Amino acid sequence: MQWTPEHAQWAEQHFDISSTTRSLAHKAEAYRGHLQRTYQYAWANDDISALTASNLLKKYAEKYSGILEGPSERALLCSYSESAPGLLNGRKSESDAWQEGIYPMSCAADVISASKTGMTPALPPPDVTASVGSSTGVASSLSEPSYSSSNCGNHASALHSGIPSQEFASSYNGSYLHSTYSGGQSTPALPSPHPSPLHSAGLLQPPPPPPPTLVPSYNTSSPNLSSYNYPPAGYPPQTPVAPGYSPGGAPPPSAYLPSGIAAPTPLPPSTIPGYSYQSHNHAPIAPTPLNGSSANTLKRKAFYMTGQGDMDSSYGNFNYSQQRSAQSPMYRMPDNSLVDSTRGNGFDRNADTSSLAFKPTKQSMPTDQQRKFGSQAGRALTPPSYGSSKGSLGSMRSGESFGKFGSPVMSDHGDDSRQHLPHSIDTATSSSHPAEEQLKNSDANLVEMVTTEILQQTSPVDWSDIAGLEMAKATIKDEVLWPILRPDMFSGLATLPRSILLFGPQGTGRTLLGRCMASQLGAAFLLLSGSALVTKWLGEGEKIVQASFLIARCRQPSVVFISDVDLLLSSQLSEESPVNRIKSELLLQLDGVLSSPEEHVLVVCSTSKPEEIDESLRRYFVKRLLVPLPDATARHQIISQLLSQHNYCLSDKEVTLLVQRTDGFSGLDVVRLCQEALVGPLHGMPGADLSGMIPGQMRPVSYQDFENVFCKIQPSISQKELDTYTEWNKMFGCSQ
Ligand SMILES: Nc1ncnc2c1ncn2[C@@H]1O[C@H](COP(=O)(O)OP(=O)(O)OP(=O)(O)O)[C@@H](O)[C@H]1O
Repeated sequence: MQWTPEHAQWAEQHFDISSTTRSLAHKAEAYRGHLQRTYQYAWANDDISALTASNLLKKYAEKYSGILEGPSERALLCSYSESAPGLLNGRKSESDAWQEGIYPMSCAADVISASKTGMTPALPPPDVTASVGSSTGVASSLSEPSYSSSNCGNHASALHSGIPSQEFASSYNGSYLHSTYSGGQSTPALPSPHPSPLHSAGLLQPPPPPPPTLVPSYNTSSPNLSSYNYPPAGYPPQTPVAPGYSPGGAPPPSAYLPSGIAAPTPLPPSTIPGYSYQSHNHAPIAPTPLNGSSANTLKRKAFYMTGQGDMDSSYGNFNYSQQRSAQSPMYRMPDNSLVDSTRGNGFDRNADTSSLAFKPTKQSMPTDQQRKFGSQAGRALTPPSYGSSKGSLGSMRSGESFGKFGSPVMSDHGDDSRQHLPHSIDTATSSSHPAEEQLKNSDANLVEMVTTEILQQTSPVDWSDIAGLEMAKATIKDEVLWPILRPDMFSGLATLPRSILLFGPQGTGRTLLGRCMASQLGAAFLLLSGSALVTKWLGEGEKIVQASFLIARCRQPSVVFISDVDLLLSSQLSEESPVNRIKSELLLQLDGVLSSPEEHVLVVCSTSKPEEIDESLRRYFVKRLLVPLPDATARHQIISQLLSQHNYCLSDKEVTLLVQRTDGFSGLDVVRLCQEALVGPLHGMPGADLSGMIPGQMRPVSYQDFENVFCKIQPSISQKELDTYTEWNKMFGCSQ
């Protein structure tokens, strides 16, 4: 049935918006109807300008959020019956204050809220404010400087002297665009974190989209984001170990590419003016021309960014205070005729379909629409990542060759790189509906548990957060992430690498790599612990596995990380073992992932005992990657990184000595050693002295502090174990 303005009048007739006796939910409903009529109808008929539409929406947002601020009737506000063409975002589905650090999990939230309220959900809550806390990287654990610079000063620069470039050692200043979307907490007052020059000039061009997350994000000078400033946490890049491979640089002619298919070709640097890989200043608007080494580093980034193509004009920074472009489908209201169409995407019916390739089904349209608004509004609130100022992305819009990139739906989900996920997401999203339905019928408690305990609210992890492991990183980029982002380029591959196995000693950064993959893909990250499944959750392990994958499919793109997978896929399991049920469920899910390449679920399993995995199950892992102990350069990076945040008094020679003495240490061992040593100055101090002391009065950390802890911290991996990995890698690994 076609929607007409008359249809919406019932709300006004039945509800007195100004009434103080009406419930808040009723008022919200009535106001929604009012706005919907006004805005949608007028917009559909071009009766109003973009500015008017913008003002209407803003007005609505203010009023509606005003209503919501009062004690609300949750059930009504969560009512999924209001899933008629989603006009507006900013709805809260919960009366609770928005939480920071929450990944959106639309389906799960629906189920939970529906379960609690007894309502039948038809729509996920439109907006979830997402944010993250501090980095989980090495630096995070020591991010609170306890020691101020004093006589010895901070030797960070000296420490980095042996490192070719500090290009990656940037701070977490900027707005990291997460795989999340937001809107309920939209901040009209916040300036767009990535305004285009035209915006800066006051012109009302559509803002550019955020940058892809396969590369670090960018700085922002927004004072509103100051709370997201992180201490430097990145590692400088190492010399690539893979011949011909240049991490972050231009992709070499890849041996992994099917013959006849060229490696992804970055645009020349000139096409991406203003994009600086690293910028320590906070000036995202000012374009920083590419130069020198950063140009190389940026080539791959440029590739992604150019993929935004027309999307730049469509999915740029949303700001309630900004005037909307008439060209921007983002700001257009869904046409009901499209709603009735199975391919209606809820965007501008006149929009260029080449840039709006995704046309979800009718059912998903309101959600997508709301997500779109939500994601854009939420960007100003999303946590930052590494410094690389985002310049004039608008100038990069011409990437015709990448015009196929940039499914609007991906940006709907609130993360930049999702815009670069290919068109296959059309199918993926469509096929995610059964998963959503399934999720709604799942045990709400279970879903809630998975949402809170398995779905991670992680800080973004950048490649530069991971010291060393260049071979593993290169392989992941080239053989896992690129095929996901550009399946069209890798069409010759028989199997898309949707499941990989990371094996190697404990504490070498496998989980870190998993998080990094999720960050780079802008994906949700679900962390399943094999050991927890076989102990703490043994009785319901298979249900948890099932629910986790269900949520991953609803929340795609997503990365499901399973640690200690050998415990679940062991060949030693007796027939009666309850773990068999978990194993069966996991294999079922892996089968599902491998047989549904159109779905954007990546499974990353991790083990320190690869030899214990049932050999018949190795085939489930398309890629098997050794994650070795950190080499000297990587240990130097870890030590330098940790020391640089403290007041220390070690010469370069002593640091080099530390690097030598930590030979055989895992990354985690090195971190522990440093952490212990860094609190050395506190030891032996009488408690009374400590209470009145300020960090600046502490003596600097010395080599002796490290000396004192060497006797306590030993390498946790034996040579025998290392040999096992080497052997297994030779036989079954993908990297030699
Ligand atoms: N290559 C590395 N670069 C930086 N930090 C590292 C590295 N390897 C390990 N670490 C540090 O060790 C911690 C543990 O790493 P992580 O959890 O990724 O190890 P893992 O290989 O997954 O081991 P496990 O399976 O035992 O958890 C990290 O949080 C980080 O502080």
